[in-house]
Amino acid sequence: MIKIENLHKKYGKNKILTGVDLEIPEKGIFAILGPNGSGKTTMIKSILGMVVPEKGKVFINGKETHPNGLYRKNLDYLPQIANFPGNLGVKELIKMIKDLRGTKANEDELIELFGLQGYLDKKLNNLSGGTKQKVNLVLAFMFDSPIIILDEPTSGLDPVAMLNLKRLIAKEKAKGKTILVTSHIMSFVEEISDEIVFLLEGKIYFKGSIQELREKTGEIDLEHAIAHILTENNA
Ligand SMILES: Nc1ncnc2c1ncn2[C@@H]1O[C@H](COP(=O)(O)OP(=O)(O)OP(=O)(O)O)[C@@H](O)[C@H]1O
Repeated sequence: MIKIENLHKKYGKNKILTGVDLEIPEKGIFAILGPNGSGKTTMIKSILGMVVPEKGKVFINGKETHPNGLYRKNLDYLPQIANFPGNLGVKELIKMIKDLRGTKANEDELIELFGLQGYLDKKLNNLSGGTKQKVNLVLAFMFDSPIIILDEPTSGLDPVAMLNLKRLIAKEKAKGKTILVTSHIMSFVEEISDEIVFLLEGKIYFKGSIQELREKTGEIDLEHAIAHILTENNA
C-alpha cells in the first residue's frame, strides 16, 4: 500500500502540492489525473524520493520511506522523460540498468513483446521517439516489482505498441501488482483503470471509480467528466 500524508511541495514561490493526502491500496490500476502542471509528476517523484517535500510523509507498505532510497528496490518506474546518454546502445543500456539494480530481469520477453529485437545494437540517438519509449517500457517492467509507476507510458506509441502495453498492464495487474499511471489519453485511462485520483490546485480533488466520477459530474464519459471539473474550477 502507498500512503501519502499532508504532502507539501513548492518550487521557489510556486506552490505545487499544498496538503496531499492519499491512500492507494494494494492491487489494481490507479490513474493519477489532473491538468498540465497540477503536480502529478511532482507527486510521483515524491513517492520515489526524487523530490524532497517541505512537509509530509510517504509510507510504502506501512513503512515510512527513508532518504537512503533502499525501498525503491520494490518499485519500478517509467519517467515522463528519460534522459539516458544518446551514444549508449539499447543492449548496453539494458545491461547497465540490470547491473545497477543487481536483480534478475525478464527483458527478453519484453523485447519480443515490443518488437525491439532489431534495435538492440542501435544507439539511443538513432531511435525514433516511440521506439525509445518502448525501450523505456522494457526498463520499467523488466524487474517484476510489486509496485509499478508509469508517467505517461503511452507517449509516442503506435496502435500495436499501445495494445501490447494495455495487455502487459493487465497481465501485471492479474499478478496482484499495484500500478500507478498518469496519462492525458482518456480512452486509455478509461480502459485500464480501477480508480481515478484527480489532482487539482495542490490537493486531491477526487478519488474513486470512473462510474462515481461520471455520477458526480453527470457526464457521459471520463473525458467529459474531467472537462466538466476543469471548466467548473476555471482550471
Ligand atoms: N524542478 C523544477 N523546478 C521548478 N519548477 C518545477 C520543477 N519541476 C516541476 N516544476 C513546476 O511544477 C509544476 C508541476 O509540474 P509537474 O511536472 O509535477 O506537473 P504535471 O501535473 O505532471 O504536468 P503535465 O500534465 O504537464 O505532465 C509545473 O508548473 C512545473 O513547471
